[in-house]
Order: sequence, then structure tokens, then C-alpha cells
Amino acid sequence: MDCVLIESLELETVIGVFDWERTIRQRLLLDLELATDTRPAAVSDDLAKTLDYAAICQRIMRFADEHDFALVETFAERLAQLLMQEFAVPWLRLTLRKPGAVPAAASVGVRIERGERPEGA
Ligand SMILES: Nc1nc2c(c(=O)[nH]1)N=C([C@H](O)[C@@H](O)CO)CN2
Repeated sequence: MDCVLIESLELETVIGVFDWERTIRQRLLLDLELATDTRPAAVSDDLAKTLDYAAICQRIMRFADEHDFALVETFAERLAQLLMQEFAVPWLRLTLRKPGAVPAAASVGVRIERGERPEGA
């Protein structure tokens, strides 16, 4: 299965369950694997035939700006649904880290997979 990748995309958003977290913006780190057949773009050398990772990064940063969830689970789930709908992604793996949330840990967060893996792509 082919994927377009985005690694360690830095986001700033309001996120957290505690009152003090509702008053600040915190940094999140996002990793994404987006299933897509890369061959049509590869043979034509045409960006229009693949997932434009730059456009997707812009959309994710806008999503982070526009929302203020309590849980990283909610951020991850809502973003996964948006990406699958707006970019016609059949399957994705999304890892969302909240560095600094637990000082003794390098980072904490969630990893989710959504959709159906394409056969033979
Ligand atoms: N599974 C989760 N656990 C916790 C979350 C979360 O979003 N998902 N959030 C918090 C707090 O907001 C924490 O990040 C503040 O330090 C605690 N546990």
C-alpha cells in the first residue's frame, strides 16, 4: 500500500481538560500516513494526481486554529473524519502527541487508524 506521509507537523491549539488549559495554546505534534496509489502521479509527474501534502498541512493547521477540544482523542477523531471526507482518503493512520503534558514523559498522545486499507495498492 502506498502512502503520502507527514511527520512531526507542529500545531498550536487550545486543548486540555483543566481550566488553565482553556486559557492557553499548546503545541501538538502530528504524524500522518495517508493511503493513496502514488503510481498515477509518478507516471505523469502531475501533482493533481496525488494527495498534495502541502495543501493537507495547511488544512490541518486551519483545523487546529478553529477548534478547542478537551481531549487529544477528540482532536484526532474529528481530524481523521475531515481528512477522509475532504481529501477522499480511504485509510489513514494518525499519531497525535502532546509534548510537555506529562513532564516525566517525552510525549503522550494517541494513535488511530480509520477506514479500509486499499487492496493491492
Ligand atoms: N487519554 C487522555 N488522557 C489525558 C488527556 C487526554 O487528552 N487524553 N488530557 C489530559 C490533560 O489535558 C493533560 O494533557 C494536562 O496535563 C490528561 N489525560
